[in-house]
Amino acid sequence: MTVIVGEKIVAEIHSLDDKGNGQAAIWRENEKGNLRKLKLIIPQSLPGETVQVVVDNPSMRWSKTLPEEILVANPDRVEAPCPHFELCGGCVWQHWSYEGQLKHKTNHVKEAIQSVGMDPDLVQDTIGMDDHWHYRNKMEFTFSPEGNLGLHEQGNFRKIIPLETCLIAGRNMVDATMEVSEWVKGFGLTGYNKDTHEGLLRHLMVRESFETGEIMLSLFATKAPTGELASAVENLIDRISDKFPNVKSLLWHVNTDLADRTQSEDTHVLAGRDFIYDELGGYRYRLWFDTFFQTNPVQAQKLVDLALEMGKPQEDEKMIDLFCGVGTFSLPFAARVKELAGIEIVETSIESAKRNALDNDLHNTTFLARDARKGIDEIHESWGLADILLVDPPRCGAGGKVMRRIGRSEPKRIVYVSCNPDTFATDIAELVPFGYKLQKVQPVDLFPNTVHVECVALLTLEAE
Ligand SMILES: C[S@@+](CC[C@H](N)C(=O)[O-])C[C@H]1O[C@@H](n2cnc3c(N)ncnc32)[C@H](O)[C@@H]1O
Repeated sequence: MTVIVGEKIVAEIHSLDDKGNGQAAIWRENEKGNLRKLKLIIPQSLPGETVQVVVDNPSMRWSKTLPEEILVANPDRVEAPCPHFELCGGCVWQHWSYEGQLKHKTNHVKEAIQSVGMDPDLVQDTIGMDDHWHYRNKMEFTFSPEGNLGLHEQGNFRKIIPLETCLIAGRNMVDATMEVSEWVKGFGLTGYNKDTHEGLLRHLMVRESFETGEIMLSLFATKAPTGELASAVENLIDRISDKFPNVKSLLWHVNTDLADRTQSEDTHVLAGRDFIYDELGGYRYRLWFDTFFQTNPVQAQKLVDLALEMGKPQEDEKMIDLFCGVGTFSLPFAARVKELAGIEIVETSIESAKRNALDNDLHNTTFLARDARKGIDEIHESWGLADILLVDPPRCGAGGKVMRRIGRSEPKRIVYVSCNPDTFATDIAELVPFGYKLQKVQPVDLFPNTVHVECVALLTLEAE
Protein backbone atom coordinates (compact mmCIF):
# COMPACT_ATOMS: atom_id res chain seq x y z
CA MET A 1 0.00 0.00 0.00
CA THR A 2 1.41 3.40 -0.90
CA VAL A 3 -0.01 6.11 1.32
CA ILE A 4 -0.81 9.44 -0.31
CA VAL A 5 -1.10 12.72 1.62
CA GLY A 6 -4.76 13.36 2.41
CA GLU A 7 -5.78 9.73 1.85
CA LYS A 8 -8.16 8.19 4.39
CA ILE A 9 -6.65 5.18 6.16
CA VAL A 10 -8.37 2.62 8.37
CA ALA A 11 -6.24 1.63 11.37
CA GLU A 12 -6.70 -0.69 14.34
CA ILE A 13 -5.54 0.54 17.72
CA HIS A 14 -3.37 -2.20 19.27
CA SER A 15 -2.21 -0.40 22.43
CA LEU A 16 -1.69 2.95 24.16
CA ASP A 17 1.56 4.88 24.47
CA ASP A 18 2.85 6.37 27.73
CA LYS A 19 0.91 9.60 27.12
CA GLY A 20 -2.39 7.72 26.73
CA ASN A 21 -2.61 8.00 22.91
CA GLY A 22 -3.78 5.07 20.77
CA GLN A 23 -1.11 3.36 18.69
CA ALA A 24 -1.54 1.60 15.35
CA ALA A 25 0.77 0.44 12.58
CA ILE A 26 0.26 0.11 8.85
CA TRP A 27 2.59 -1.30 6.24
CA ARG A 28 3.24 0.81 3.18
CA GLU A 29 5.42 0.60 0.13
CA ASN A 30 8.18 3.18 -0.22
CA GLU A 31 9.43 4.60 -3.56
CA LYS A 32 11.75 1.55 -4.04
CA GLY A 33 8.84 -0.85 -3.62
CA ASN A 34 9.98 -2.06 -0.17
CA LEU A 35 7.48 -2.52 2.65
CA ARG A 36 7.99 -0.07 5.57
CA LYS A 37 6.10 0.23 8.82
CA LEU A 38 4.29 3.52 9.48
CA LYS A 39 3.57 3.99 13.17
CA LEU A 40 0.41 5.97 13.86
CA ILE A 41 -0.15 7.82 17.13
CA ILE A 42 -3.84 8.57 17.46
CA PRO A 43 -4.97 10.69 20.45
CA GLN A 44 -8.57 10.25 21.65
CA SER A 45 -8.72 6.63 20.49
CA LEU A 46 -8.89 3.50 22.65
CA PRO A 47 -7.45 -0.03 22.48
CA GLY A 48 -9.38 -2.38 20.20
CA GLU A 49 -10.93 0.44 18.18
CA THR A 50 -10.92 0.74 14.41
CA VAL A 51 -10.56 4.35 13.35
CA GLN A 52 -10.34 6.33 10.15
CA VAL A 53 -7.47 8.81 9.96
CA VAL A 54 -5.82 11.08 7.41
CA VAL A 55 -2.03 11.06 7.57
CA ASP A 56 -0.24 14.37 6.90
CA ASN A 57 3.28 13.06 6.38
CA PRO A 58 3.20 9.41 5.21
CA SER A 59 6.85 9.48 4.11
CA MET A 60 7.99 9.63 7.75
CA ARG A 61 8.33 6.59 10.02
CA TRP A 62 5.58 7.82 12.33
CA SER A 63 2.70 10.22 12.25
CA LYS A 64 0.41 11.75 14.91
CA THR A 65 -3.13 12.40 13.88
CA LEU A 66 -6.61 12.69 15.40
CA PRO A 67 -9.27 10.16 14.30
CA GLU A 68 -11.71 11.49 11.70
CA GLU A 69 -14.21 8.78 12.51
CA ILE A 70 -14.48 5.92 15.00
CA LEU A 71 -15.55 2.93 12.87
CA VAL A 72 -15.57 0.32 15.64
CA ALA A 73 -15.72 1.73 19.17
CA ASN A 74 -14.29 0.23 22.35
CA PRO A 75 -17.35 -0.84 24.46
CA ASP A 76 -16.02 1.37 27.30
CA ARG A 77 -16.04 4.54 25.15
CA VAL A 78 -18.16 7.36 26.62
CA GLU A 79 -18.96 10.95 25.65
CA ALA A 80 -16.24 13.29 26.97
CA PRO A 81 -18.06 15.77 29.24
CA CYS A 82 -15.64 18.74 29.10
CA PRO A 83 -16.09 21.32 26.28
CA HIS A 84 -12.27 21.70 26.12
CA PHE A 85 -11.54 17.96 25.65
CA GLU A 86 -10.76 18.11 21.92
CA LEU A 87 -7.93 20.63 22.38
CA CYS A 88 -6.82 20.55 26.01
CA GLY A 89 -4.00 18.22 27.02
CA GLY A 90 -5.16 18.08 30.66
CA CYS A 91 -7.24 14.90 30.92
CA VAL A 92 -6.74 12.72 27.88
CA TRP A 93 -9.05 9.85 28.91
CA GLN A 94 -12.35 11.63 29.38
CA HIS A 95 -13.75 9.48 26.56
CA TRP A 96 -13.09 6.27 28.53
CA SER A 97 -15.47 4.95 31.23
CA TYR A 98 -13.95 5.21 34.68
CA GLU A 99 -14.07 1.42 35.11
CA GLY A 100 -12.18 1.04 31.81
CA GLN A 101 -9.49 3.49 32.97
CA LEU A 102 -9.07 1.70 36.30
CA LYS A 103 -8.74 -1.73 34.66
CA HIS A 104 -6.08 -0.38 32.32
CA LYS A 105 -4.15 1.18 35.22
CA THR A 106 -4.16 -2.11 37.15
CA ASN A 107 -2.85 -3.94 34.07
CA HIS A 108 -0.13 -1.33 33.58
CA VAL A 109 1.15 -1.97 37.13
CA LYS A 110 0.92 -5.76 36.64
CA GLU A 111 2.90 -5.58 33.39
CA ALA A 112 5.59 -3.44 35.04
CA ILE A 113 5.94 -5.95 37.90
CA GLN A 114 6.05 -8.87 35.51
CA SER A 115 8.73 -7.18 33.39
CA VAL A 116 11.18 -7.48 36.33
CA GLY A 117 10.27 -11.11 37.00
CA MET A 118 7.88 -10.54 39.91
CA ASP A 119 4.43 -12.02 40.43
CA PRO A 120 1.68 -9.82 38.85
CA ASP A 121 -0.91 -11.47 41.12
CA LEU A 122 0.53 -9.41 44.00
CA VAL A 123 -1.07 -6.37 42.36
CA GLN A 124 -4.56 -5.57 43.70
CA ASP A 125 -7.31 -3.79 41.76
CA THR A 126 -6.78 -0.03 41.53
CA ILE A 127 -8.63 1.97 44.18
CA GLY A 128 -10.65 4.63 42.35
CA MET A 129 -12.70 7.63 43.47
CA ASP A 130 -16.45 7.76 44.13
CA ASP A 131 -16.53 11.09 42.28
CA HIS A 132 -13.70 11.25 39.75
CA TRP A 133 -14.22 14.96 38.87
CA HIS A 134 -13.14 18.19 40.62
CA TYR A 135 -10.45 16.37 42.57
CA ARG A 136 -7.47 18.74 42.15
CA ASN A 137 -6.61 21.20 44.91
CA LYS A 138 -4.10 23.11 42.77
CA MET A 139 -4.21 24.40 39.20
CA GLU A 140 -1.98 26.62 37.09
CA PHE A 141 -3.61 28.65 34.33
CA THR A 142 -1.79 30.74 31.73
CA PHE A 143 -2.64 34.12 30.15
CA SER A 144 -2.54 34.50 26.37
CA PRO A 145 -1.06 37.79 25.00
CA GLU A 146 -4.66 39.04 24.56
CA GLY A 147 -5.30 38.50 28.27
CA ASN A 148 -7.39 35.31 27.94
CA LEU A 149 -6.92 32.99 30.89
CA GLY A 150 -6.82 29.28 30.15
CA LEU A 151 -4.96 26.03 29.67
CA HIS A 152 -2.36 25.15 27.05
CA GLU A 153 -3.49 23.46 23.89
CA GLN A 154 -2.17 19.90 23.71
CA GLY A 155 1.34 19.88 22.21
CA ASN A 156 1.36 23.67 21.65
CA PHE A 157 2.64 25.75 24.55
CA ARG A 158 2.03 29.00 22.68
CA LYS A 159 -1.71 28.45 22.26
CA ILE A 160 -4.07 29.06 25.16
CA ILE A 161 -7.62 27.71 25.26
CA PRO A 162 -9.75 30.42 26.94
CA LEU A 163 -11.19 28.81 30.04
CA GLU A 164 -14.93 28.18 30.28
CA THR A 165 -14.69 25.51 32.92
CA CYS A 166 -12.34 22.82 34.22
CA LEU A 167 -13.84 19.54 35.38
CA ILE A 168 -10.86 18.36 37.42
CA ALA A 169 -10.19 21.60 39.34
CA GLY A 170 -11.74 22.00 42.81
CA ARG A 171 -15.27 23.45 42.46
CA ASN A 172 -14.70 26.68 44.38
CA MET A 173 -11.43 27.47 42.67
CA VAL A 174 -13.07 27.59 39.23
CA ASP A 175 -15.44 30.41 40.32
CA ALA A 176 -12.60 32.45 41.84
CA THR A 177 -10.53 31.86 38.68
CA MET A 178 -13.36 33.10 36.46
CA GLU A 179 -13.63 36.23 38.62
CA VAL A 180 -9.94 37.02 38.01
CA SER A 181 -10.47 36.39 34.30
CA GLU A 182 -13.41 38.89 34.27
CA TRP A 183 -11.30 41.45 36.13
CA VAL A 184 -8.50 41.17 33.53
CA LYS A 185 -10.99 41.68 30.70
CA GLY A 186 -12.71 44.58 32.50
CA PHE A 187 -9.44 46.50 32.83
CA GLY A 188 -8.15 45.46 29.39
CA LEU A 189 -4.91 44.11 30.89
CA THR A 190 -2.49 42.30 28.60
CA GLY A 191 -1.04 38.83 28.90
CA TYR A 192 2.61 37.93 28.42
CA ASN A 193 3.85 37.18 24.92
CA LYS A 194 6.40 34.34 25.02
CA ASP A 195 7.98 35.46 21.73
CA THR A 196 8.33 39.22 22.29
CA HIS A 197 8.52 39.01 26.12
CA GLU A 198 6.08 41.93 26.35
CA GLY A 199 2.79 42.07 28.26
CA LEU A 200 1.83 42.02 31.93
CA LEU A 201 0.17 38.84 33.21
CA ARG A 202 1.77 35.41 32.93
CA HIS A 203 0.04 32.83 35.16
CA LEU A 204 -2.64 32.38 37.77
CA MET A 205 -1.99 29.61 40.30
CA VAL A 206 -4.92 28.59 42.48
CA ARG A 207 -4.76 26.39 45.57
CA GLU A 208 -7.77 25.27 47.57
CA SER A 209 -7.86 23.26 50.76
CA PHE A 210 -10.79 20.83 50.64
CA GLU A 211 -10.57 20.52 54.44
CA THR A 212 -10.27 24.12 55.69
CA GLY A 213 -11.90 25.68 52.60
CA GLU A 214 -9.08 28.24 52.35
CA ILE A 215 -8.10 29.42 48.86
CA MET A 216 -4.89 31.02 47.61
CA LEU A 217 -4.85 33.07 44.38
CA SER A 218 -1.36 33.79 43.04
CA LEU A 219 -0.91 36.09 40.05
CA PHE A 220 2.45 36.08 38.24
CA ALA A 221 3.22 39.29 36.33
CA THR A 222 6.17 41.08 34.77
CA LYS A 223 5.73 44.25 36.91
CA ALA A 224 4.99 45.14 40.52
CA PRO A 225 1.31 45.97 41.31
CA THR A 226 2.07 49.65 41.83
CA GLY A 227 1.99 52.94 39.82
CA GLU A 228 -0.54 52.86 36.95
CA LEU A 229 -1.66 49.37 38.08
CA ALA A 230 -2.60 50.39 41.60
CA SER A 231 -6.30 51.22 41.02
CA ALA A 232 -6.92 48.05 38.96
CA VAL A 233 -5.31 45.99 41.72
CA GLU A 234 -7.43 47.75 44.41
CA ASN A 235 -10.49 46.74 42.41
CA LEU A 236 -9.30 43.10 42.29
CA ILE A 237 -8.79 43.08 46.06
CA ASP A 238 -12.31 44.49 46.62
CA ARG A 239 -14.13 42.08 44.33
CA ILE A 240 -12.27 39.01 45.62
CA SER A 241 -12.82 39.93 49.28
CA ASP A 242 -16.51 40.73 48.64
CA LYS A 243 -17.36 37.59 46.71
CA PHE A 244 -14.84 35.04 47.97
CA PRO A 245 -14.26 35.36 51.72
CA ASN A 246 -12.48 31.96 51.62
CA VAL A 247 -9.60 33.51 49.68
CA LYS A 248 -7.21 33.82 52.63
CA SER A 249 -4.21 34.60 50.48
CA LEU A 250 -4.17 36.90 47.44
CA LEU A 251 -0.64 37.23 46.07
CA TRP A 252 1.08 39.11 43.26
CA HIS A 253 4.46 37.74 42.19
CA VAL A 254 6.89 39.56 39.93
CA ASN A 255 8.49 37.16 37.44
CA THR A 256 10.66 38.59 34.66
CA ASP A 257 12.54 35.37 33.97
CA LEU A 258 12.37 34.11 30.37
CA ALA A 259 11.64 30.56 31.53
CA ASP A 260 7.93 29.70 31.46
CA ARG A 261 7.67 28.79 35.16
CA THR A 262 5.62 30.02 38.13
CA GLN A 263 8.49 31.50 40.13
CA SER A 264 8.76 34.74 42.07
CA GLU A 265 11.46 37.40 42.31
CA ASP A 266 9.34 39.55 44.59
CA THR A 267 6.08 38.57 46.28
CA HIS A 268 3.44 41.19 47.25
CA VAL A 269 0.71 40.08 49.64
CA LEU A 270 -2.37 41.89 48.29
CA ALA A 271 -4.71 40.47 50.94
CA GLY A 272 -4.52 37.93 53.78
CA ARG A 273 -1.41 35.86 54.51
CA ASP A 274 1.33 34.48 52.28
CA PHE A 275 0.20 30.89 53.00
CA ILE A 276 -3.00 28.90 53.51
CA TYR A 277 -3.77 26.14 55.96
CA ASP A 278 -4.59 22.67 54.72
CA GLU A 279 -5.20 19.41 56.56
CA LEU A 280 -4.65 15.77 55.74
CA GLY A 281 -5.53 12.94 58.10
CA GLY A 282 -6.03 15.36 60.97
CA TYR A 283 -2.57 16.96 60.54
CA ARG A 284 -2.30 20.65 59.73
CA TYR A 285 -0.01 21.95 56.97
CA ARG A 286 0.96 25.48 55.93
CA LEU A 287 1.16 25.76 52.16
CA TRP A 288 3.04 28.60 50.49
CA PHE A 289 2.62 29.19 46.77
CA ASP A 290 5.64 26.99 45.96
CA THR A 291 5.10 24.19 48.49
CA PHE A 292 4.73 20.70 46.98
CA PHE A 293 1.60 19.09 48.38
CA GLN A 294 -0.39 16.10 47.14
CA THR A 295 -2.84 17.50 44.57
CA ASN A 296 -5.64 14.97 45.14
CA PRO A 297 -6.23 15.08 48.90
CA VAL A 298 -9.03 12.47 48.93
CA GLN A 299 -6.82 9.83 47.34
CA ALA A 300 -3.65 11.05 49.11
CA GLN A 301 -5.38 10.17 52.38
CA LYS A 302 -5.81 6.61 51.04
CA LEU A 303 -2.08 6.48 50.20
CA VAL A 304 -1.20 7.53 53.75
CA ASP A 305 -3.64 5.00 55.26
CA LEU A 306 -2.23 2.20 53.08
CA ALA A 307 1.35 3.15 53.95
CA LEU A 308 0.46 3.00 57.67
CA GLU A 309 -1.31 -0.33 57.21
CA MET A 310 1.66 -1.87 55.35
CA GLY A 311 4.44 -0.17 57.38
CA LYS A 312 2.87 -1.19 60.74
CA PRO A 313 4.82 1.46 62.71
CA GLN A 314 5.64 0.50 66.33
CA GLU A 315 6.43 2.89 69.14
CA ASP A 316 9.93 1.46 69.76
CA GLU A 317 10.95 1.70 66.06
CA LYS A 318 13.04 4.15 64.04
CA MET A 319 11.97 5.19 60.59
CA ILE A 320 13.35 7.07 57.57
CA ASP A 321 11.02 8.93 55.17
CA LEU A 322 13.04 9.36 52.00
CA PHE A 323 11.82 12.08 49.56
CA CYS A 324 9.64 13.39 52.41
CA GLY A 325 8.49 16.72 50.91
CA VAL A 326 6.63 18.75 53.57
CA GLY A 327 6.04 15.61 55.65
CA THR A 328 2.76 14.17 54.34
CA PHE A 329 3.86 10.68 55.39
CA SER A 330 6.36 11.79 58.04
CA LEU A 331 3.80 13.30 60.43
CA PRO A 332 1.37 10.36 60.72
CA PHE A 333 4.31 7.93 61.03
CA ALA A 334 6.17 10.14 63.55
CA ALA A 335 3.08 10.02 65.77
CA ARG A 336 3.46 6.22 65.92
CA VAL A 337 7.24 5.55 66.04
CA LYS A 338 10.05 6.42 68.45
CA GLU A 339 12.03 8.60 66.01
CA LEU A 340 11.70 9.63 62.38
CA ALA A 341 14.22 11.17 59.97
CA GLY A 342 12.99 12.82 56.76
CA ILE A 343 15.21 13.54 53.74
CA GLU A 344 14.26 15.82 50.87
CA ILE A 345 16.23 17.91 48.35
CA VAL A 346 14.11 21.12 48.41
CA GLU A 347 15.14 23.31 51.34
CA THR A 348 11.84 25.20 51.62
CA SER A 349 9.97 21.87 51.85
CA ILE A 350 12.29 20.77 54.66
CA GLU A 351 11.74 24.09 56.48
CA SER A 352 8.03 23.52 56.03
CA ALA A 353 8.27 19.88 57.25
CA LYS A 354 10.04 21.07 60.43
CA ARG A 355 7.38 23.70 61.05
CA ASN A 356 4.55 21.26 60.29
CA ALA A 357 5.97 18.75 62.80
CA LEU A 358 6.08 21.43 65.51
CA ASP A 359 2.63 22.81 64.59
CA ASN A 360 1.34 19.26 65.15
CA ASP A 361 3.22 18.86 68.44
CA LEU A 362 5.62 16.19 67.12
CA HIS A 363 9.10 16.46 68.65
CA ASN A 364 10.72 13.16 67.59
CA THR A 365 11.65 14.22 64.02
CA THR A 366 14.89 15.16 62.23
CA PHE A 367 14.63 16.69 58.75
CA LEU A 368 17.57 17.00 56.38
CA ALA A 369 17.67 19.00 53.12
CA ARG A 370 19.88 16.79 50.95
CA ASP A 371 19.97 14.81 47.76
CA ALA A 372 18.59 11.36 48.65
CA ARG A 373 21.90 9.57 48.04
CA LYS A 374 23.99 11.83 50.27
CA GLY A 375 21.19 12.28 52.79
CA ILE A 376 20.75 8.58 53.43
CA ASP A 377 24.50 8.11 54.07
CA GLU A 378 24.55 11.08 56.44
CA ILE A 379 21.47 9.94 58.34
CA HIS A 380 22.83 6.39 58.66
CA GLU A 381 26.07 7.78 60.08
CA SER A 382 24.73 10.43 62.42
CA TRP A 383 21.30 9.08 63.37
CA GLY A 384 21.54 5.33 62.77
CA LEU A 385 19.73 2.66 60.76
CA ALA A 386 15.97 2.46 60.40
CA ASP A 387 13.49 -0.34 61.16
CA ILE A 388 11.06 1.04 58.57
CA LEU A 389 12.01 2.89 55.42
CA LEU A 390 9.42 4.74 53.33
CA VAL A 391 10.46 5.87 49.88
CA ASP A 392 8.30 8.19 47.74
CA PRO A 393 10.47 9.38 44.84
CA PRO A 394 9.56 11.61 41.86
CA ARG A 395 8.50 10.01 38.56
CA CYS A 396 12.08 9.21 37.56
CA GLY A 397 12.30 6.83 40.53
CA ALA A 398 14.92 6.60 43.29
CA GLY A 399 17.54 4.94 41.06
CA GLY A 400 19.86 2.00 41.64
CA LYS A 401 22.38 3.81 43.84
CA VAL A 402 19.73 4.91 46.35
CA MET A 403 17.94 1.54 46.27
CA ARG A 404 21.17 -0.38 46.88
CA ARG A 405 21.96 1.88 49.86
CA ILE A 406 18.50 1.08 51.21
CA GLY A 407 19.02 -2.66 50.63
CA ARG A 408 22.41 -2.65 52.39
CA SER A 409 20.95 -0.90 55.45
CA GLU A 410 18.44 -3.80 55.93
CA PRO A 411 15.31 -2.08 57.22
CA LYS A 412 12.74 -4.67 58.37
CA ARG A 413 9.99 -3.17 56.22
CA ILE A 414 10.22 -1.02 53.11
CA VAL A 415 7.13 0.88 52.01
CA TYR A 416 7.46 2.16 48.45
CA VAL A 417 5.00 4.88 47.35
CA SER A 418 5.23 5.29 43.58
CA CYS A 419 3.89 7.66 40.94
CA ASN A 420 5.39 5.68 38.05
CA PRO A 421 4.91 1.90 37.78
CA ASP A 422 7.85 1.49 35.39
CA THR A 423 10.51 3.13 37.58
CA PHE A 424 8.89 1.51 40.64
CA ALA A 425 9.46 -1.94 39.09
CA THR A 426 13.12 -1.29 38.21
CA ASP A 427 13.74 0.25 41.65
CA ILE A 428 12.31 -2.66 43.66
CA ALA A 429 14.16 -5.19 41.48
CA GLU A 430 17.35 -3.67 43.00
CA LEU A 431 16.26 -4.92 46.43
CA VAL A 432 16.00 -8.60 45.47
CA PRO A 433 19.75 -9.40 45.84
CA PHE A 434 19.54 -8.07 49.41
CA GLY A 435 16.87 -10.67 50.29
CA TYR A 436 13.75 -8.52 49.98
CA LYS A 437 10.48 -9.95 48.78
CA LEU A 438 7.57 -8.00 47.37
CA GLN A 439 4.48 -8.72 49.53
CA LYS A 440 1.73 -6.58 48.07
CA VAL A 441 1.13 -3.77 45.58
CA GLN A 442 -1.94 -1.54 45.87
CA PRO A 443 -2.52 0.87 42.96
CA VAL A 444 -4.47 4.04 43.79
CA ASP A 445 -5.91 6.41 41.21
CA LEU A 446 -4.81 9.94 42.15
CA PHE A 447 -5.31 11.40 38.68
CA PRO A 448 -8.59 10.14 37.17
CA ASN A 449 -9.02 10.77 33.42
CA THR A 450 -5.24 10.87 32.94
CA VAL A 451 -2.64 8.15 32.30
CA HIS A 452 -1.06 8.41 35.75
CA VAL A 453 -1.35 5.80 38.48
CA GLU A 454 0.22 5.68 41.94
CA CYS A 455 0.83 2.64 44.09
CA VAL A 456 1.86 1.66 47.58
CA ALA A 457 3.89 -1.52 48.03
CA LEU A 458 5.42 -3.47 50.89
CA LEU A 459 8.74 -5.34 50.76
CA THR A 460 10.13 -7.33 53.64
CA LEU A 461 13.24 -9.45 54.20
CA GLU A 462 12.47 -13.02 53.10
CA ALA A 463 13.32 -14.53 56.47
CA GLU A 464 10.91 -12.14 58.29
C1 LIG B 1 6.52 12.41 44.83
S1 LIG B 1 7.14 13.73 45.78
C2 LIG B 1 6.78 13.12 47.40
C3 LIG B 1 6.77 14.13 48.48
C4 LIG B 1 6.15 13.70 49.81
N1 LIG B 1 6.46 12.34 50.16
C5 LIG B 1 4.67 13.93 49.78
O1 LIG B 1 3.90 12.96 49.70
O2 LIG B 1 4.25 15.09 49.86
C6 LIG B 1 8.87 13.49 45.59
C7 LIG B 1 9.72 14.43 46.39
O3 LIG B 1 11.10 14.11 46.12
C8 LIG B 1 11.85 15.30 46.13
N2 LIG B 1 13.10 15.03 45.40
C9 LIG B 1 13.30 15.03 44.07
N3 LIG B 1 14.55 14.66 43.77
C10 LIG B 1 15.18 14.41 44.94
C11 LIG B 1 16.48 13.98 45.30
N4 LIG B 1 17.40 13.74 44.36
N5 LIG B 1 16.78 13.82 46.58
C12 LIG B 1 15.85 14.06 47.55
N6 LIG B 1 14.59 14.48 47.28
C13 LIG B 1 14.25 14.65 46.00
C14 LIG B 1 10.94 16.31 45.50
O4 LIG B 1 11.30 17.62 45.86
C15 LIG B 1 9.57 15.89 46.07
O5 LIG B 1 9.27 16.59 47.26
